[in-house]
Amino acid sequence: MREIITIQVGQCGTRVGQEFWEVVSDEHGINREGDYCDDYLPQLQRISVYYNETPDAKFFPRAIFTDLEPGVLHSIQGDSCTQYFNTNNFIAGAVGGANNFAKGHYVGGPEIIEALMEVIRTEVEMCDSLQGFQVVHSLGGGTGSGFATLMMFKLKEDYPDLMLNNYSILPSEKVSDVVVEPYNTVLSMRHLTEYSDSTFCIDNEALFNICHQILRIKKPQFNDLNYLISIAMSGITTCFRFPAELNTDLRKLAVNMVPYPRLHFYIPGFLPLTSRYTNVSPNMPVKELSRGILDSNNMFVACDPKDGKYLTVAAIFRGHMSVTEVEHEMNNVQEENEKFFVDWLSNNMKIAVCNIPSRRKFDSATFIVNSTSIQEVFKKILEKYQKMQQRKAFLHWFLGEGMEEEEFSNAEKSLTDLISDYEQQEND
Ligand SMILES: Nc1nc2c(ncn2[C@@H]2O[C@H](COP(=O)(O)OP(=O)(O)OP(=O)(O)O)[C@@H](O)[C@H]2O)c(=O)[nH]1
Ligand SMILES: Nc1nc2c(ncn2[C@@H]2O[C@H](COP(=O)(O)OP(=O)(O)O)[C@@H](O)[C@H]2O)c(=O)[nH]1
Ligand SMILES: CCOc1ccc(-c2cn(C)nc2-c2cc(OC)c(OC)c(OC)c2)cc1
Ligand SMILES: [Mg+2]
Repeated sequence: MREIITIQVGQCGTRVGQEFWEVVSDEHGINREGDYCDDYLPQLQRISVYYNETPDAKFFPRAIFTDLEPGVLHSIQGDSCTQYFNTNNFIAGAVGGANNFAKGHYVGGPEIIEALMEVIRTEVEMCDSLQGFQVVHSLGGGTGSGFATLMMFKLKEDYPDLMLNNYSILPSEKVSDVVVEPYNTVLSMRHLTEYSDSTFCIDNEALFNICHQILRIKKPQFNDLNYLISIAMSGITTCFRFPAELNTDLRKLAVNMVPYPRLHFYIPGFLPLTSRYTNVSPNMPVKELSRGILDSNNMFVACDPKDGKYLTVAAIFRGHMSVTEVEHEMNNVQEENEKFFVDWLSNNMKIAVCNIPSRRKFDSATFIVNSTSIQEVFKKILEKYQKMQQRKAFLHWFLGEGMEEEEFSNAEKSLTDLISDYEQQEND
């Protein structure tokens, strides 16, 4: 019931997706063979949201993996730690995305899109009451940008009434030396603006800074960043995965978080921030957790909401804390930060508490912020895009794969308009 299909696209999407499934499988007591190995009913009450159950009571992630090159997919299929993936749900191309949106959208993608849509349809037809899809991908890669957006177009065409959420990893020069990533990102943003209902923006810049400055990791690697993403995704999906009064779903979250259709780009975050190597349990009191919700140091996008206006905020507290205390502390936080919230929405922070332990076992808070300050990261990427495009630098790699220059100017205008829409919310 109320199933969600998770689709991981490209290298980044595949690796992040693998970490996500390790965390949620642990929280639901599912081992690497798909057996339930615990004895706590709430772990299974909503297991069908993310898992398919077999007649012999095994649980397999409702996950589809696709990439324009086979390498990363093969590494997942060969990983003994995650044997619970359905081997029919891996769709690989041969030519690769070559860090090129056009390759993903117009060349390699079209070669495998029908096979992918067939695998998706098989999963759809196994569902009883499908909510929709969550897509995990980078915006900087050729596959994660170009092929993921081609797939999103097809999903909207084939399943127009279903929800489409994205966990979109934004590029950073601190963790990637691919110069054309601003092109891939801006070209993708036009499709995300049009087709996504909720986009969880995950900025590699912010993740790198958290790892380096707060977690004191000298040379953060992708798996350090991916660990943080997996913890945040676990928190964000808590209310979907465990029984609660909220009885939430993808649509209800969007209905309450998205005031205007295009303004659906969230800033996620959580605290206490830890790395996979942290072996102490930080017993952070509710008061500190509450204040950390609006602290930009805990946010997965390199921007500061105090530079803009909060539109909506949702926060899930996990652990054995008092709901009354959480509500009291969060009321104080909202009062102290009133001037940073838009004044036309009275109740613009929603709090939930889940006492089912997270994988990290200690008290934590995960939050989703819809803030006009997200435009800061869009402006930074757009500036890099414009500097190259004005000189037509590297364009030949895209035009040579069937793209028109007009698509570049349309994408630039779309992002410029989105930035203006956010700015308007600050001035109203
Ligand atoms: N008194 C009371 N109020 C409830 C109960 N369940 C939900 N509500 C209130 O009803 C409103 C939400 O409506 P729901 O009944 O949950 O939603 P619904 O009518 O099932 O429609 P959906 O949005 O599709 O779920 C909120 O104001 C809740 O506080 C209940 O058991 N008793
Ligand atoms: N956080 C994170 N970012 C990644 C990972 N792998 C690649 N990236 C980023 O994703 C972008 C390249 O996309 P990638 O997924 O490698 O290319 P694709 O396979 O063609 O989609 C760059 O911005 C990389 O920094 C990963 O495992 N984790
Ligand atoms: C100003 C924001 O107000 C909100 C936000 C979300 C919700 C909501 C309604 N439903 C049925 N479910 C949610 C909801 C709330 C959450 O945290 C408070 C969630 O955790 C992050 C969540 O995750 C899916 C959903 C109501 C008012
Ligand atoms: Mg790749």
